[in-house]
Amino acid sequence: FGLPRAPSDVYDYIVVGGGSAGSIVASRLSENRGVSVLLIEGGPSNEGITDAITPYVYPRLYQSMAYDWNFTTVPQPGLNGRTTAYLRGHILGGSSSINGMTLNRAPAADWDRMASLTGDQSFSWNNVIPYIRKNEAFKRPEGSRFDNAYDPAVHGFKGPLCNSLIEDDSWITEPTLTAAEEVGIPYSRDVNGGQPLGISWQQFSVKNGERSSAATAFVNGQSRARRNFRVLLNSKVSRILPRPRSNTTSGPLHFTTVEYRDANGSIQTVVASREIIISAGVMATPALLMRSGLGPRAQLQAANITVLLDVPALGQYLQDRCGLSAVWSVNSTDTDDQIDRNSTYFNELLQEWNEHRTGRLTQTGYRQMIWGRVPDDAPILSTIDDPSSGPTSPHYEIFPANKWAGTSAPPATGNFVTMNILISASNVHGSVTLNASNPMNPVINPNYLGSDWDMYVLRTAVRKAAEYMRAPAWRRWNATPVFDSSILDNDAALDEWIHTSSYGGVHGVGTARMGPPNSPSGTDVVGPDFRVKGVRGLRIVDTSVFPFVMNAHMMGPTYIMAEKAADVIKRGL
Ligand SMILES: Cc1cc2nc3c(=O)[nH]c(=O)nc-3n(C[C@H](O)[C@H](O)[C@H](O)COP(=O)(O)OP(=O)(O)OC[C@H]3O[C@@H](n4cnc5c(N)ncnc54)[C@H](O)[C@@H]3O)c2cc1C
Repeated sequence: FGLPRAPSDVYDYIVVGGGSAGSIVASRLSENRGVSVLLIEGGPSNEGITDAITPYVYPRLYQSMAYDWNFTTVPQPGLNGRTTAYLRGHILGGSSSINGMTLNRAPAADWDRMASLTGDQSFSWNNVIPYIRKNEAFKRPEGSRFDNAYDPAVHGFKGPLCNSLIEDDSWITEPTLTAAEEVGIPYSRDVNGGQPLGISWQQFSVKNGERSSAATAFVNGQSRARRNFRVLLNSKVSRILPRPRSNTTSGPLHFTTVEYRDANGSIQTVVASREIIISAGVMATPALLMRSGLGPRAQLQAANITVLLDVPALGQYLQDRCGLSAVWSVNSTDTDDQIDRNSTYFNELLQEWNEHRTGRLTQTGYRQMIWGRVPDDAPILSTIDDPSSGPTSPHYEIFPANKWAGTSAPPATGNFVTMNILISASNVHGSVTLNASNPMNPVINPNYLGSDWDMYVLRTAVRKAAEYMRAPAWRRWNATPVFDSSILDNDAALDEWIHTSSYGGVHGVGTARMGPPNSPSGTDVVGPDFRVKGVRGLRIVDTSVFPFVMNAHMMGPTYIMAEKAADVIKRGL
């Protein structure tokens, strides 16, 4: 990766996976010039990849073979038996290099719940705020018209990762905000202030018209500057190996060696003298550990893998968010549909972006977001435990797009607004298991829409979105549903539409979940120090450690977690 020096076989720390979490952990550890750090990434560099730099075109990266791991779920009963792609970045920066750039931190209540579930108050909202500030360079929008669109008091301004609003005068902002007021959705001044319920401006990891990712902020450039930090690209880790033991050795296994297939296809090994940190993401992390002999005993034995440690919780407790896109036609002629269908116009915008990093390609089509809850008196809440973190924590999310963002191909004419409607507090768990015939490609079962609660929330959210789109502010734009709106009055018909049109989420967590230090054996995988329980020399830092899916797009919470983990490791905790 641009380094002239020869690779060494021994590093103090080896970080597996240069994604959202791994890039931060490796970079932060290498701030100590007295230690050597190797970051091993399975995908290619992010540098020079236009689709990973230009915000508007990010969906082109999805399932691009080169930049996605091309995972697929097993058939999902909740999606009427359909399978769905499970997108994960295969590129330096990981999913932060291909994702939609929405930057959320999750509500304060979710972090406080994290502290309570792990028995460690250092995960509480008040205690993670220093990591947020350390991570973030919030860009104040120009002009007083944005003064109420964010709260400067809750932001950091000197960190590596840029966070910004879309500073344009799009027609859609006025009806989006006014309609909320008209139907009683409260205004939340800053989605990242700890209380996101209501409507607020979205914040994005975009810097001067370009994507700001874990790679651009923490690795590009820095690995060249620091002689103690090396990055290996296009290198897929196949296994981690413990130090060999004699018959008289006792105590836990000590993992020291990382085995990977290099860019030329040869198997190589490197040794970590201090620790190996696994940051391969919610799917690849459990798969890697299972290939290495850690995981549920029966699963490993069925795949003829020698069991080094029975870890029943590994790969279990996968939790994600899912939902659907509902589209309305509008009579504005200034939607982004014209960018998608008029190549001459697109090329003009691309030229502007190439020359000045300005214009419509610096945004993603989204501007505001709504976080809501089912009504407090909803009958279902008397029959199940509310899976959210309490009354200030949402159940669903709705975010409007200034274009056709449905799952089917856009029509050749017309202008559209899409409501993306997602469950945010689910009570369903799925799993990731080993695929004996293709161990690099795990069996993914998110169990989408697997409970009455999930269906209730999505029904409620779809109806809320429809009520919102009937508000006077949208009527002025002649907003008209392009789906059969009579289904809104009929639970069975609405459920059928939900089952046939919902898609999987991209916010999976929980496959190596964190628990308290002294939890009952087998209930979790890592402790609050990120160490894999029952072995030495091994930590996990990525979305797989979250015990529940937060009310957020998960990149932001992952950044916070990675900053905290780096601090914990540096302090030798
Ligand atoms: C299409 C898409 C859109 C999304 N949109 C948003 C959004 O707008 N906002 C938001 O907050 N969140 C979004 N998310 C979710 C968010 O990006 C992820 O939750 C988060 O980035 C995951 O971070 P991670 O570090 O756990 O994993 P990743 O960032 O996926 O990193 C894992 C890294 O490990 C590497 N790796 C895996 N296996 C191996 C191996 N065997 N050897 C070496 N390297 C390996 C991968 O290539 C990757 O670089 C989106 C995700 C996707 C995929």
